[in-house]
Amino acid sequence: MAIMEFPKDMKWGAATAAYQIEGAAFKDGKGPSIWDTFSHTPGKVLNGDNGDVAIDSYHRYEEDIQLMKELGIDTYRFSVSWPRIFPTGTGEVNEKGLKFYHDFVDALLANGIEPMCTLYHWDLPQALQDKGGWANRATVDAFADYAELMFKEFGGKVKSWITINEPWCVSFLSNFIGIHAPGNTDLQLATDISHHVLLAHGKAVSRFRALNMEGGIGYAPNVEWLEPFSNKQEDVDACNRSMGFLMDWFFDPVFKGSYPAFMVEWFEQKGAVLHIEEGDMDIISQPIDFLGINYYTGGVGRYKKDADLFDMERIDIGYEKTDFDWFIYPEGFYRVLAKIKDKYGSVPIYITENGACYNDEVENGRVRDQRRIEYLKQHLTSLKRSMDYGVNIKGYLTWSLLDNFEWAEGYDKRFGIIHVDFNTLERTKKDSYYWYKQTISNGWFDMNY
Ligand SMILES: N=NNCCOCCOc1ccc(-c2cn(C[C@@H]3NC[C@@H](O)[C@H]3O)nn2)cc1
Repeated sequence: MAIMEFPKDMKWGAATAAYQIEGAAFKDGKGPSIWDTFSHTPGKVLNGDNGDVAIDSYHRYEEDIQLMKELGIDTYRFSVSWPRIFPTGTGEVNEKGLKFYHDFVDALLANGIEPMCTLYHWDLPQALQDKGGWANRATVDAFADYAELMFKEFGGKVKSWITINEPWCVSFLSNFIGIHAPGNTDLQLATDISHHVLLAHGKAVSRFRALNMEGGIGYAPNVEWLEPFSNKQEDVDACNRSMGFLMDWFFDPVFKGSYPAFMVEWFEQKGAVLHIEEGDMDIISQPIDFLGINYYTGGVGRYKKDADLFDMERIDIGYEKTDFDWFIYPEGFYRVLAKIKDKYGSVPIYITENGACYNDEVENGRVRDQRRIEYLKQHLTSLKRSMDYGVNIKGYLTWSLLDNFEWAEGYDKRFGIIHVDFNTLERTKKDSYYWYKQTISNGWFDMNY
């Protein structure tokens, strides 16, 4: 027996996001988001998929909450669609949008489930994008106003707030690499956006503090671990630059009040500079109550001139891959969490996303997703290792509760512990749902079973 046991007070949960599950994309007063625009632009999303209906959680959330209740989770992480609250991003509030989230949060609470609310999970109101989007500093203040309204509306009900999900995806994946909305490919633009998104985080935290709110607030960067192919300094430096892209660039400003010099210099060599205004770093670096961490994958890297923006190439050394073609690298989960503790201290951490894409289908009423169970066992074991290392883990939320719209991959990539038939919208609990339920109930699992 290799029992992995977790603290009795650790929170267990699952996560989703508005554009990926709600549907009702043009219903009840909701304004268009950049993902409505992007997914309706030919060639941007696999198979021409979009979130018009998604898995219709807008109308089916009561059924979904019953599935959460049976699962036994303490916490459910969801996101609010900004354009469902402010159809044009600012100005007049859509009362039907507020009512939807009040009814939803009330149903969670009535079923003993704590809501963890992400304010921004990528669905920027298109009206703001039309005025420059995150490249326009006015969007920062619009976000702060939206956040303040949500705090005032839901303060008594929601006690865990996440400002920005995966700021790297919002800035560099979406505006330099270009595979997510709005699909720009400009490093300077993406660099400016990365600063504005962090500033938006900071301004929302300031509004939260000014209201003397109950509960806590944080943000949820995505991280990965890249192990150098050798101990040659060029390999080590290349991996540090690549990890610095996702991590140090978005952690140092919040925890140290400045951008990592080695990355600033690298970006300057590539022609991208930061435009920091007086007071920005003070706003960004004010204390947060918890840190969300999203981890999926990692791998091995080595120096290769011009292989990518950081002169780093990823080496396939035979690690098994998920159906998203991502390496399965649980050791990296432990390594990155240990690095966060060593470099940034003991801020309370919730794992706000961890999970795997496996496209197992329903056969005779059952979904045999043993590969997902193995992924979860391996990564929860790494999480336990990090806790024994002293990392201040407060909770684990798997991505995702339900199969959903996986951005540029559309409905081709399944991350849920609950299968969704994307035609009938029927939900089917996968084997991993039952395994996770038992693990939550026990507070432990047997690595060998
Ligand atoms: N580092 N440099 N890379 C250079 C090459 O990049 C190409 C990489 O493209 C990517 C990178 C990352 C992702 C991704 C997806 N999810 C899963 C979602 N998380 C939030 C939630 O909504 C989930 O759906 N997390 N991450 C997708 C595509």
